[in-house]
Amino acid sequence: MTTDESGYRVEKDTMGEVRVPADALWRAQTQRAVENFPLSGRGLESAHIKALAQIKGAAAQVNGSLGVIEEDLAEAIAKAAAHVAEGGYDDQFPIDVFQTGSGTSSNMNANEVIATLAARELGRPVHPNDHVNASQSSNDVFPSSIHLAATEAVTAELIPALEHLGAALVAKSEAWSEVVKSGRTHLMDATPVTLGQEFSGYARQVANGIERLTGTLPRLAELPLGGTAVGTGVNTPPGFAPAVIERLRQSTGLPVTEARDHFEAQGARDALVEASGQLKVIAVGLYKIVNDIRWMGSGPRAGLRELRLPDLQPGSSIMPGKVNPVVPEAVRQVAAQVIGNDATVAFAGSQGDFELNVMLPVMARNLLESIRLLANAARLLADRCIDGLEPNVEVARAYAEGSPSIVTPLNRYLGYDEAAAIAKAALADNRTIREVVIERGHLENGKLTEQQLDEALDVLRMTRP
Ligand SMILES: O=C(O)C[C@H](O)C(=O)O
Repeated sequence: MTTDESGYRVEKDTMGEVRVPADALWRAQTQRAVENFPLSGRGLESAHIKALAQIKGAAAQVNGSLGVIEEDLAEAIAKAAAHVAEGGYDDQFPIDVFQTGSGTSSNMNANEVIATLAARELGRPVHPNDHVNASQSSNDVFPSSIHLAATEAVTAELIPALEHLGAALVAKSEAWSEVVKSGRTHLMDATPVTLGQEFSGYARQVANGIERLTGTLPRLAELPLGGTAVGTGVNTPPGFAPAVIERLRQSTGLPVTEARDHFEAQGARDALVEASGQLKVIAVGLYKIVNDIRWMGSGPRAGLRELRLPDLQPGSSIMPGKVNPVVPEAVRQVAAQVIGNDATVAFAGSQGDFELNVMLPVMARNLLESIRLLANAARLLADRCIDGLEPNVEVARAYAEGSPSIVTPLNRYLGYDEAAAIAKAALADNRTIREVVIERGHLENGKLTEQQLDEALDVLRMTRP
C-alpha cells in the first residue's frame, strides 16, 4: 500500500490497483463497489451493519478455537468487529444498498474494515478474505446478517412498540365502554356501538399483529450460516456453524438457530417474504385504525366530530386556526411505504436462482425499514394521538339516537316491513322513531308496551343485546 499527496492511497486486489481515500478504513473491493453502484445514495441500515459485524466477531472466535486462524488474530478480529457492531464505524460502510445481489460488496466492506482495525491492533497484516472471511461466504453470511438484524428489530423494537400501542388502545376501550355512538356500515348509519367496542377491535388488531410476528420468528431466526457458497459448507470446518450460532445466541439473547436445510436457506428467502407479509398486515391494520380516528375527528364544524384529537401543530400555512390530524396522516404514509416495501420483498423473494437468491440487499433494506417505520409509527400513534383522544359524548349519542337503524330491535314486535316503513317515515319527516311508532298506533294496538318500546330504543342497551 502506498499513499500519494492527493489524499488517496493505492490498494491492490486480484484485479489490480485501486485509489482509496487515504483515511478510509476500507480497501480495494469496497472502493470498486462505491464507484460501481452510485444509485440511491443510501447504504445498509445501521442495524444490518451491526448484525454483519456480530457474525464476523463470533466467526473469528470460533475460527480461533478450531485452529482455522491463530488465536491472537481471532481475538483482534473479534475486538475490531465488536467496535464496528457498536456503530462507531458506520461511516466506513459507503456502498450503496443497490449493489451485488448476494451482498458480496458489503460483506467485503465488513471484511476490509475489520481487517484494517484488527491489523492496527495486532501490528501485522490481516487479510480480509483469508482471515476475517475464513470459513464463510457472502452467500451464507450476508443472508444470516439479514435474519439476525430482522429478528433483533422485531423482538427488541417492533413487538414492544406494538405492545405499547395495544395498551393505549385497551385503556381507551375500557374508559369508553359506555360512550355510545352510531355504528356505520357501508359508510351509512347502522345500529349503535360503543366507542369502547370500536377501540377493543383496534386493540385486538394490534395484538393479532404481535401474534403474527411471534409466529414467524422460528423461521426468521434460522441462519444459513455454515452453508458457504452453495449450501454444502465447502471450506468450513465441522462444528463451525453451530458454535458461531451458539455464541450469537449467548451474546445477543436472540433465539437464532442453524437453518434446518442449507439448500432452502440459501436458494430461497421465504422467511423474509413471510415476515414482510406480516408487516404488511400490521400496516393495513394501522391504516384502518388511524383512518377511522381521522374520520371520527373530522370537523370541527362540518365533520363527524365524535372524537377530539390532540392539537399538535398549526395545520395550515394559509387558513388560520386550522388544526389537522397530522399523526394519522403520517401513519397512513408509513402504511403505504410498508405495503410498497412488501411488494418489492415479495418480488425479490421470487428471484432465487438455483443455489442463491441474488436480490438480498434490497430485501434487507425494505424489511428493516418496514420494521423500523412500524415500530416508530406505533409509539408515535400511542403517545401523540391515542393517549390524548377525547370523545364528544353528546354528539356521539345524538348520532346513535338519530340513526334510522335503531328501529332494528322493533323487528321482533312489528316485523321487518313495518319497521322499515317507520324508519322511512322518521327520516322523511325528520321525526324520531319513537314518535312514528306511537303515531302509527302500535302502543294502542298492543303490538308492544311502552316499557318494551323504551327498552327497544335504548341505544346503549342495543350495544349489549
Ligand atoms: O461472495 C461470495 O462469497 C460468493 C458470491 O456471492 C458468488 O456466489 O459468486
